[in-house]
Amino acid sequence: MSKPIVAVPADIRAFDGTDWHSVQVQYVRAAVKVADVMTFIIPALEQGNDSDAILDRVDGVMITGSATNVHPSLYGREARPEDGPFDPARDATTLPLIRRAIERGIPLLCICRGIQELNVALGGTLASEIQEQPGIWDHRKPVSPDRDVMYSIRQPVYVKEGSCIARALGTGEIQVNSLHRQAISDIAPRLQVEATAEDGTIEAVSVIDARGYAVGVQWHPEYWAETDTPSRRLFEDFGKAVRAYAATRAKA
Ligand SMILES: N[C@@H](CCC(=O)NCCCC(=O)O)C(=O)O
Repeated sequence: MSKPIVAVPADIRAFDGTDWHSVQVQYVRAAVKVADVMTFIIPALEQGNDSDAILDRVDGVMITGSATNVHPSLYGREARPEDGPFDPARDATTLPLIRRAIERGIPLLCICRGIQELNVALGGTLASEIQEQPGIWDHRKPVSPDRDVMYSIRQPVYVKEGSCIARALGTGEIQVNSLHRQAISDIAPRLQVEATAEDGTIEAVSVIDARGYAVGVQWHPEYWAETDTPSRRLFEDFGKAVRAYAATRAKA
């Protein structure tokens, strides 16, 4: 069987005086080296992406993190300047793709911004600047020019017994990194909490009664996927789900 393919929607990033469809290398590296899949980067388009045309051709979907925020209008809120930066083309690409992948039972792994998109796509809301709420830890990325410091593993999260990710990670405490200022506020009806931080922040979810693997994590398992055991196990589990789906698709 040929190597399965995972769709990875891009961000719109501006540099060198123009806009680019871009995905950070760490996501592709983790998918290729640990999940053992190929990745197809999907352009971020406000119009023109056909979710089924994409999903007919892949065996999984990975929604990456990004420094931009889901536009508040997508979860019924007014957008304030401080809620940005925004990436409407990414939102327009990922939210329908997430919903359709879940409907079709195509394996789905959503990371950081991705878990926030998963929640919004299924009807939930987000809280911004969570570190300003009483009792909430500062989950923002450490200020450093060194990306290894930004993505340093420094926060305990607690994996719930019987959760989907417990199959790969076991239950109880694991140590993760943290680079976010938003988090799930009202959890979507079809999502269940899989892990939380000590301050109660939702750190992982899965889709209730999903036809396939459908998980979101607020941390960044991709960054240390080759060396950190929980990170590696999560990507290995995602790769296993993608290969199982690819096998059924090949039979069909
Ligand atoms: N913008 C959202 C999502 C956070 C996220 O995906 N962080 C990754 C940051 C990557 C980088 O800055 O290089 C939030 O802040 O909650």
